[in-house]
Amino acid sequence: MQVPFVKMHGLGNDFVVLDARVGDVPEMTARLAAALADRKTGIGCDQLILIEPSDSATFRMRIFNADGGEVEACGNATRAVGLLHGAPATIETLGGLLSSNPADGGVAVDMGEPRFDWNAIPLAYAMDTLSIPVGWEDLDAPSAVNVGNPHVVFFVPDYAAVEIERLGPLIEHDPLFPARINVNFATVTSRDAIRLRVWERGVGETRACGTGACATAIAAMRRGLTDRKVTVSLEGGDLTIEWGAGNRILMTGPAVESFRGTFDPAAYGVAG
Ligand SMILES: N[C@@H](CCC[C@H](N)C(=O)O)C(=O)O
Repeated sequence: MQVPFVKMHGLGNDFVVLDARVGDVPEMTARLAAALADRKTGIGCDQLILIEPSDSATFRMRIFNADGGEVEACGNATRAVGLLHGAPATIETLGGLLSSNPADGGVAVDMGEPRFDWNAIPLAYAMDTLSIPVGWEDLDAPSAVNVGNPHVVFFVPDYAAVEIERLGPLIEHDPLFPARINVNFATVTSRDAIRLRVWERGVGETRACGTGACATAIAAMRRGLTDRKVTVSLEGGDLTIEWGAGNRILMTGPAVESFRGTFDPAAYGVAG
C-alpha cells in the first residue's frame, strides 16, 4: 500500500498532511502518527494532519502531535490545509468550526472565540485566568486562554532569555493543567507588536505556533497591553492577529507546500 502525503509548513511549523478523501489512508493510531512524525526514522513533522470528509463543513481536519496524541486545534495547519484547498473553506475540528480564505499575505483563518473560564482551559482548580496566582521560579502570574486548545501565557521582559527547554516541559506537565498545556513566553514591544516563543504540548519548542500567537495576542489585549490588532513575531516569521467583531479571532499568515511523496505503512510496523 502506498499512501500519498503532502509535506507543508506555516512559518517553519511543519506538517505531514494525509487526505483520506483522495487516497487510501490507514486507520490513524497514536503509534503510527508518532512513527511518521519521527525525524530520524519517519517523514518528520511537528504535527500529522488528517483530512477527512465532513457532514457539517467543507472537510474535517484531525491533528496529531509528534508524540502521537490527537488534539483539538492547530492554527498553522489550518492555514496549510486552507492553502491546499485553494478556495474559501469551512473546517470541522475537535476545537470547533473554523473557516479559511485565501488572502494577501497567505491565508486568513477565523479561529473562533476565545474561552476564559477556568474549567474551559482546563485548570485543575477555580482561578481567575486573567492572572493565575501561581509561579515557576521567576515566572509567575500567567494568563490562561483556550483558543480551541489550551494555552498559558507568560509576559516577560525578555522572551529570548527564558530557559524554554527546562521550564517548558515542567509547566506543560504540571498537575494544574489536567489536559497538559501549550506554554507561551511573550514580550510586548509596542501596542501592536509582540515577540513570542512557544513550548508546544506534545512536541517541544517549534519555530511558530498559530494558536500560541492567537492565545498570546488575546491575553495581551485582555490585559490592556496592546490594541485589538497585533503582529506576533516568532522565530519562523510574523502572524497578524485581530480580535474582531463577534468576539472572533482572525489570524493571517503564510503557508507553504514543501514537497509530495508516498509511504508504505507496513514499513513502520505499527499500522492499525
Ligand atoms: N502548532 C500548532 C498547535 C498544535 C497543537 C498543540 N501542540 C496542542 O497540543 O494543542 C499551531 O500552529 O497552533
